[in-house]
Amino acid sequence: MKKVLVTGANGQLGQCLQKISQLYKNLEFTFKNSNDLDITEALSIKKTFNLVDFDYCINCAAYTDVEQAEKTPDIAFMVNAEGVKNLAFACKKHKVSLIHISTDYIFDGEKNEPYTTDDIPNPINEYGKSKLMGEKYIQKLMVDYIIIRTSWLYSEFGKNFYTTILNIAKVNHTLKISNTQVGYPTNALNLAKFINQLVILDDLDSNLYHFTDQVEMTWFEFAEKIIKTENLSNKVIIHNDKSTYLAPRPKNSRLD
Ligand SMILES: NC(=O)C1=CN([C@@H]2O[C@H](COP(=O)(O)OP(=O)(O)OC[C@H]3O[C@@H](n4cnc5c(N)ncnc54)[C@H](OP(=O)(O)O)[C@@H]3O)[C@@H](O)[C@H]2O)C=CC1
Ligand SMILES: Cc1cn([C@H]2C[C@H](O)[C@@H](COP(=O)(O)OP(=O)(O)O[C@H]3O[C@@H](C)C(=O)[C@@H](O)[C@H]3O)O2)c(=O)[nH]c1=O
Repeated sequence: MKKVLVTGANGQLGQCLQKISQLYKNLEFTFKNSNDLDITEALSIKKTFNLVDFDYCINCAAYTDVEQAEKTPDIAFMVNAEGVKNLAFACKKHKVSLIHISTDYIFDGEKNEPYTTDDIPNPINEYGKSKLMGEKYIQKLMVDYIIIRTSWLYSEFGKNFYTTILNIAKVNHTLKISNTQVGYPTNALNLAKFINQLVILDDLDSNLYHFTDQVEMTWFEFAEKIIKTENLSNKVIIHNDKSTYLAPRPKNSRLD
């Protein structure tokens, strides 16, 4: 039986892991939300790691508000970089393997092909910069880890593009969506299953993965697909107004 700690358990990915946890009889999960375990508080981490001898930590805790991160980058860095560093220290000290989630937004999007794990990151917004710093801390401090970069996560849980579009569709017949970015929307449940398979395989060794659903589209096309899937009658039109958004986003978010 492997003991698995999940941080940020009330977020989108954390809830997906909770939803499927019953299917994994050989994994004993401890789910901690941000109130139970704040990764920016060393004491909070210490208490949790002293409680149980975990084999794995799946870090779903993150600051994911891309727009707000431009206004208050210090908070994004506090969680996505310093918080991750705290967690990496604790995992190292307690010999816990860390599975950490990172993002397509660590790339600048200027490449014409999908990004591979050999490509050099160059984030263009504060969220991406803070996530890249988190990756670097783990790589510097740890040996037993996996960093999984993913993109455009969606699910029934929390705030994501899918749920945002459904909310907007309730109040506006016409949705105005940009088509200047291309990426691979990824069902967070698929990522949760992939993570659990890695835990079952139990073969971590400083690895960096890209995990996505590999179907290419723009946000506009994704919005059209959501409206169609939900049998809604809303109209989706292309609208590229960069002035609406603070954070620059990479044009190409495809991860291979
Ligand atoms: N969403 C996406 O499209 C993508 C996400 N990712 C990455 O995947 C991972 C999971 O993302 P997702 O589930 O969508 O994100 P969510 O924002 O849904 O969940 C993040 C969770 O982290 C918690 N959290 C925030 N600060 C802290 C803290 N200091 N200590 C402990 N917990 C904290 C939040 O709690 P609270 O709400 O209480 O603040 C929230 O429950 C993240 O690392 C993210 O960067 C990568 C690519 C795409
Ligand atoms: C809601 C909305 C968004 N958009 C645009 C803005 C932006 O360019 C794009 C996506 O908008 P969002 O703000 O929902 O997505 P954004 O926060 O940029 O999504 C990112 O989240 C972080 C956490 C990640 O790691 C990324 O992989 C990615 O999923 O769609 C519209 O054009 N119209 C709209 O009505």
